[in-house]
Amino acid sequence: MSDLSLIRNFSIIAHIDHGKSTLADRFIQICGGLTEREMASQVLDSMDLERERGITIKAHSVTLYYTAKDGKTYQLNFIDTPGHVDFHYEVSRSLAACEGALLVVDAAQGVEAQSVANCYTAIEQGLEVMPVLNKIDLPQAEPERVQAEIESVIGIDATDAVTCSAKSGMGVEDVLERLIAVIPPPVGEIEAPLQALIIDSWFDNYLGVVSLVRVKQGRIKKGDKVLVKSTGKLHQVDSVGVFNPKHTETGDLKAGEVGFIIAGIKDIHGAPVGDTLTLSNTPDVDMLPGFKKVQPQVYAGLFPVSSDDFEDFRDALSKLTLNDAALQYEPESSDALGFGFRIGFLGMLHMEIIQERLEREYDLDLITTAPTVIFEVVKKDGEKIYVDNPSRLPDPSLIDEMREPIVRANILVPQDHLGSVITLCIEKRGVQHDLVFLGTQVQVIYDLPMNEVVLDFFDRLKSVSRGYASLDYAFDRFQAANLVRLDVLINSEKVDALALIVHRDNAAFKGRQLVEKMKELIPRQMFDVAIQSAVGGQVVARSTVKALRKNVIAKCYGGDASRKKKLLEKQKAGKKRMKQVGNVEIPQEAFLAVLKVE
Ligand SMILES: Nc1nc2c(ncn2[C@@H]2O[C@H](COP(=O)(O)OP(=O)(O)OP(=O)(O)O)[C@@H](O)[C@H]2O)c(=O)[nH]1
Repeated sequence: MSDLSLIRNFSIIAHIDHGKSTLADRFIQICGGLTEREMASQVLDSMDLERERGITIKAHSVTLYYTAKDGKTYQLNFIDTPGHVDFHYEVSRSLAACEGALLVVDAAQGVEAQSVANCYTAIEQGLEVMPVLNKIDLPQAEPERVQAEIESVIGIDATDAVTCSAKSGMGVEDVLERLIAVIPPPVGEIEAPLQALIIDSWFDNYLGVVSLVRVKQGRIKKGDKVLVKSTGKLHQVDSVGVFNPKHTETGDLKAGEVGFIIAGIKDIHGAPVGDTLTLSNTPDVDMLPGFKKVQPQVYAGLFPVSSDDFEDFRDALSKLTLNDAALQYEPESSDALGFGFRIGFLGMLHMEIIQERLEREYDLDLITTAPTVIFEVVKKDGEKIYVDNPSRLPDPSLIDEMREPIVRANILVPQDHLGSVITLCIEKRGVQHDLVFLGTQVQVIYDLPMNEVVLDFFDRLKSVSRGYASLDYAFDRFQAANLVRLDVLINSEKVDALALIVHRDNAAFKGRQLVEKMKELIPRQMFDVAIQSAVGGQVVARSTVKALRKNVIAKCYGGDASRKKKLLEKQKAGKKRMKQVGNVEIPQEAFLAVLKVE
């Protein structure tokens, strides 16, 4: 489209489950992008896992044509974004392609932490934010209260907020009409040299690397030779187009538009997210400001149950990184678990997803060790190192200072549950930074050790507030803390893969809880299994898994062969995710016992 005044680029931002994807589907339906049948399943959440879990992980873009009440047909490029805090970085990327954002707020639930966080990201990037109150079909919807909340909590004008039900379709056309009126069209010279921002790149088995781009100025056509600014490499453009939401070739993309290009690039590192594309004959075009590099927040070791699978595991990881630039890994060897990889994740949800994809799509049986954050360690010789694996912590005699990562957490909670949320924050070694009463909700800002937050804080927060509190957090700084390594010994052998870094004050308590939990999780074997936890060689807790007295098969008296076989099969399946450490079989759950410790 060459008339920029007929283009609108926007994102939909919201807290998880407030209805972004449903609203997006409704737009597609109104604009005729798909038939009823194709609409049967939510089209935007396309990855299998996304559909099963009902969450959006990657950003998606869709180009639609909408004939408005003014009789003009507008090109609407919208980008759906993930709502979960782990994937916050995808949100800021999507927003870089837009002039405006719809802030979708559940009219029954009200403003929640990610509504605020994502909205601030949009405002910082200079976007026009348009509030939309969704789910007004629900009897408990309170649009006036939520409108007031948007104004008091987020601080944007919501007097004219459009109300709709993405589920029934009611009010959705009003949302489209309003966005055309309030979101500004893009600006950009079509005749200027090409400058396009890579919003996302992914690997497609048939097409190779596909990049989602926003053309800032100029135009890009099939057959053009493009230059990737950071790599300096030239590539011939094989295909250009948009998603509507099906992949549709248009032959070109012009200033102001958002769409895909495919240019025979073999691997996503050849089309880095945040990079600038231009044409081969205008190599001097300025680079656009890119994106902040994503830093993993949680690290864990992953090891194949069978060491024969190591090469397959390596291949699987290299394939997964083709689509997930946030995934970082390096080889690791453990005395207990053999060869594996230490992987950095954006958070626990990201970790679960990667683990599930490796097992499902690549048919691997893996053992995951307890997740940990990264610590800053200043050694006596002045060297500063970063430790993402507790078993690699230098000897205490070599350490001058240990520093733990601190996050600034923003929690929104109804007043009734404020007390229990504060108790939880204190228990997690939090320091209150601010507390503001905003109508019925309270905004509480705490500085908390990241180690305490990434593991189970979110679940605990939900349970102490009956699901009403919401959380957003970001890394703030490293801060000195009295930290020690908690070792776990199985039959007197230290198991490196079970080591943890904990605060000294909690070490004995955590050590006791961990030992108790592991006792429940390690199955009885033919001999006694002693479990101990220790700090600096001193045992803080111990427990024993008593030996089995009888063979399980002895229970199947007589000749019931099929029953015996079944039992053996059941045992075999149960064993799948066990690892032999010394002569003791340890199941996956025991490696993650720390997640069950409060
Ligand atoms: N009653 C009612 N339910 C709705 C409405 N819009 C969405 N829902 C439901 O709310 C739930 C969450 O909707 P989604 O569209 O998946 O939410 P989302 O914000 O995209 O969530 P993520 O993609 O995980 O960030 C689903 O069960 C929807 O059916 C609405 O207008 N009314």
